[in-house]
Amino acid sequence: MAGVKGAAGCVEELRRERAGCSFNMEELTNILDGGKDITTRRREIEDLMCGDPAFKDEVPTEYLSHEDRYTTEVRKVCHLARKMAQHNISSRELGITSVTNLLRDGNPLGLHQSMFTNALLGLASPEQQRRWGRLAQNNTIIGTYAQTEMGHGTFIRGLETTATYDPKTEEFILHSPTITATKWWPGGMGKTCNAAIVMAQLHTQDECRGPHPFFVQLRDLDTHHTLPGITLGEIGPRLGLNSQDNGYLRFDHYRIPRTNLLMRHSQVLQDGTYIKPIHTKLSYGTMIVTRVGIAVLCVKKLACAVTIATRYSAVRHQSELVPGEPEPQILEYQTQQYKLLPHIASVYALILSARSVASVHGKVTADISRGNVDFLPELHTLSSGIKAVSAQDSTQGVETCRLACGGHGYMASSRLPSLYTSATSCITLEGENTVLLLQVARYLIKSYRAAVKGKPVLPSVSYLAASPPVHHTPELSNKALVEAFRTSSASLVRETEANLQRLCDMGQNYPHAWNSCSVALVRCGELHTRYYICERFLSSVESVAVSEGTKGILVCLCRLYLVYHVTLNQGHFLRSGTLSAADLSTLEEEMSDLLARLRKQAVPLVDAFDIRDELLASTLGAWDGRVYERLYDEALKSPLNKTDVPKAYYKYLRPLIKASL
Ligand SMILES: CCCCCCCCCCCCCCCCCCCCCC(=O)SCCNC(=O)CCNC(=O)[C@H](O)C(C)(C)COP(=O)(O)OP(=O)(O)OC[C@H]1O[C@@H](n2cnc3c(N)ncnc32)[C@H](O)[C@@H]1OP(=O)(O)O
Ligand SMILES: Cc1cc2nc3c(=O)[nH]c(=O)nc-3n(C[C@H](O)[C@H](O)[C@H](O)COP(=O)(O)OP(=O)(O)OC[C@H]3O[C@@H](n4cnc5c(N)ncnc54)[C@H](O)[C@@H]3O)c2cc1C
Repeated sequence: MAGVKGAAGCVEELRRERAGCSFNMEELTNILDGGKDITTRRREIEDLMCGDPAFKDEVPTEYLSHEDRYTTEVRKVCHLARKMAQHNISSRELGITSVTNLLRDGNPLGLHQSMFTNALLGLASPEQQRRWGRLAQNNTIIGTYAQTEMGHGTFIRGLETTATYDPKTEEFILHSPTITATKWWPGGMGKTCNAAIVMAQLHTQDECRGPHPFFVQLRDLDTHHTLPGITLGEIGPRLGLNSQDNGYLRFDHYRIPRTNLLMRHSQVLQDGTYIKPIHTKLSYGTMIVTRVGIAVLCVKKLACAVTIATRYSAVRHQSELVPGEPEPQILEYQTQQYKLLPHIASVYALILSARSVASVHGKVTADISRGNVDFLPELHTLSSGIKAVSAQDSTQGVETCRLACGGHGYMASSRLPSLYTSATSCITLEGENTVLLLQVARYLIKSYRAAVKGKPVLPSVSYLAASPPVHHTPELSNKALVEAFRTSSASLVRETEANLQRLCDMGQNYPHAWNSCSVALVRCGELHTRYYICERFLSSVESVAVSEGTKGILVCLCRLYLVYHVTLNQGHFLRSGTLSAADLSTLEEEMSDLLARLRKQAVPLVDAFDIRDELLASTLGAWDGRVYERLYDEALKSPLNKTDVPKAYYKYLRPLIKASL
């Protein structure tokens, strides 16, 4: 663990950086993990897994064929699954660690361990959970979540796969009527899984009841052959995550028992009678919890990237800051600090906010089990917003970190390219970001309209109702900046709603007016979510009980986060009149001071993320800072370096060279 390693064994620059640490690193690590006990358990699991040679890669993933990449990751993940069973480690516990970083190129069991398991927990009846839960836990059944089709991912109501109930046999008939009805994308579905939760349009008693989840066995549990009536395969190379065998699936009048409809929220009786759920969107529940999980998952990618880039920036010397003086660490350049430090702050802001949403999720789930769905829209809004903003910020942050490492950041061995391809996938999957931000906006507009009419609105949007008169913020304290976010968000919602109404008054129908305002609506969704994150970050920092040094650094990080996002979004603040041009100049000056102060703590701050070298897997970011030796050693692994003269010379280059002689 970084904090107890001491200074020995690392390059001089890092030793010096660490010697200046002004806070208790362990306290910060505990905050990020969510508590001391969780840190202890995480380290136990990571020690157990990282010490195991079975997870070592003999050849870097990038040199392997598509099939060998897949086979390697399946070997590792099966070993991981066996070790988890042996040591009694649950999927949830695995989620608190970064152990899946040992899989370099995606996790073929990822969907099984997340969405499939969560769908059984959240959508299956207790009887169905007894039937499949244990089999899934033992990995006898390996499942995925098959919702997206070639023709429709975003628009779930547009799914074409049908599940038609046949009361004579008490079965559903699953069918893919068109090419666009082909299920397309589910992780692990191509070759790994033998089952899936399939979302299909439920037809019973001659009526379509909309998309519903079904448990479907896809392969023979003994031979692993695809069952008759089903066509399965892998969809081919992707930008990243190439070992995840994302698959395609088609049904040809494939029959499953009636009791395979997941029946926690809605049921079909033997005679075909349909029993409605208490809320029509309860069958979308698995996506909600996964969105929170993904928010955390992509921040972990950002934490890796910023650890790599910060350590590298302390080791790398380039150019002259003062003519004639030795080349400084690139971390001395203010522009470099601006590239890195706000992303260190982001890790805290996003993790703490995602945790807040996770606790709302816990409460709402308990409410739903008691028949109360009042808070579901709020949870949908929060989880959509946090997923979208976290994916966007993490992806931009990872890319900035890559650029901050110059040429070496472009090397696969830096790990930054693969961190980027996995982070950016989170912008698309589990609800495309724009679409999710529009869902947030939908809720904001609806709540604002209700508030104007004096109707009650839920807590996270009650500020829209209060809508304080626009005034210039007299001071620039943290509280004032959070309030400025709130006021600007309320003001943007008000302005956008007025535009929407104006277009409707001019004769446009509501959907077209909505579309005409949708660029602004996405901004509403984003600004509201940013306000939520700022508010959560500040209140977590204010209430946390830690030593003075740790509190000091957290306050400084929180301040940087607020100032950074206020200056980045300055148009909103100027437009709403919450901040003046003079305020923004003051904040920009303060930003310079904050960067200079935090620069001294940059390396200890990323050390506090406590990411082991095996899990960071980077030539540029290892704890000891031996960047150049590692880069050289990795280059030697290139298969082209096995011979001095490559085969291509004899086949192509030599004839070319000789011909021109
Ligand atoms: C530190 C704490 C940590 C704790 C964390 C905990 C850890 C545990 C987790 C572990 C995981 C780790 C991660 C592992 C990695 C996994 C990898 C995943 C791979 C990716 C898998 C996938 O990629 S899998 C496919 C996902 N594919 C979508 O994501 C489709 C998007 N598309 C839609 O989601 C709908 O299509 C869309 C747009 C809403 C419209 O839906 P629609 O057309 O039916 O609805 P409308 O727009 O007409 O809206 C009508 C009204 O429904 C309301 N409403 C809509 N949705 C609602 C909802 N969910 N709940 C309530 N209300 C909802 C709406 O707000 C309206 O309300 P109102 O009328 O009152 O205004
Ligand atoms: C790596 C990866 C893994 C995945 N894993 C799974 C899985 O395990 N299971 C599964 O079921 N699916 C999975 N998916 C699919 C994923 O959920 C969908 O790709 C995602 O929901 C987006 O849907 P789409 O591809 O149909 O995009 P589209 O909806 O076609 O988006 C294309 C563009 O249209 C825009 N757009 C669409 N609708 C609107 C609108 N209403 N308003 C404004 N703009 C709009 C979008 O913003 C985007 O710019 C995965 C995808 C990826 C990339």
